[in-house]
Amino acid sequence: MTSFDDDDVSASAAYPAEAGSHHSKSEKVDRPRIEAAVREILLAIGEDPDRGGLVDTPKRVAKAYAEVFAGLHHDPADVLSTTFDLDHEELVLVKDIPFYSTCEHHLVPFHGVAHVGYIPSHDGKVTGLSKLARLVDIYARRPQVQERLTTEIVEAMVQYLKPRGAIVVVECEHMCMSMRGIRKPGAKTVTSAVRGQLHDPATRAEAMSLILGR
Ligand SMILES: Nc1nc2c(ncn2[C@@H]2O[C@H](COP(=O)(O)OP(=O)(O)OP(=O)(O)O)[C@@H](O)[C@H]2O)c(=O)[nH]1
Ligand SMILES: [Zn+2]
Repeated sequence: MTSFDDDDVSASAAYPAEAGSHHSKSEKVDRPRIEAAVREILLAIGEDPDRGGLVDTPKRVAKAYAEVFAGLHHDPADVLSTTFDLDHEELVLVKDIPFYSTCEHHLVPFHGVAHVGYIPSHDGKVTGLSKLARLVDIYARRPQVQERLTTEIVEAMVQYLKPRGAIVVVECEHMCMSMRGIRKPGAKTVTSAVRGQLHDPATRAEAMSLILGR
């Protein structure tokens, strides 16, 4: 798996190599194949892929896709394996983590915020706060549906952090509902997943009041 470089502050903090202009050796995205497909799409919609404004578009789209779908080639174990000792038996919540993902039905963006919280494990290990945001990006940067994004984040926390409890709430606007189809810009979809002690009504209510108390 590609390691993360904290010094790179490109568009994606989690995927510096793929965000650059060069084709990383470790990149698993087949850019020439994307380029050929994008040229076909341009032809299919009745455009001229050789006109000035479009001639570099297949290359640009391939580069953008390598970045947008980089999460397919990153393993959550890599980010969540960095823990440190800290005795903390209460909720830790990182809220309003912004992200962009791609609807797997229409390949257009959906975007919003994720709120990710957990009650650390009994062994006194916690993860760095930024790792929770990196976790969101790993799953967001794939073809997704919002429900799966939500449960994948919570399941990774359960698997690698062994928390006493975990909660993930995701709020999104789907471009496939805004710019096309039903055309309802501003409609928000909210999904949540809870595990362990976060099922307890009082603990869950505390988490939800922290999440909603903006
Ligand atoms: N549950 C869920 N549905 C989603 C998500 N993203 C997009 N969709 C929905 O996926 C559905 C796909 O429906 P289809 O009837 O197969 O496709 P469509 O004809 O393009 O549907 P419309 O969007 O209604 O025009 C739509 O209702 C979308 O709103 C998501 O993250 N979760
Ligand atoms: Zn869609």
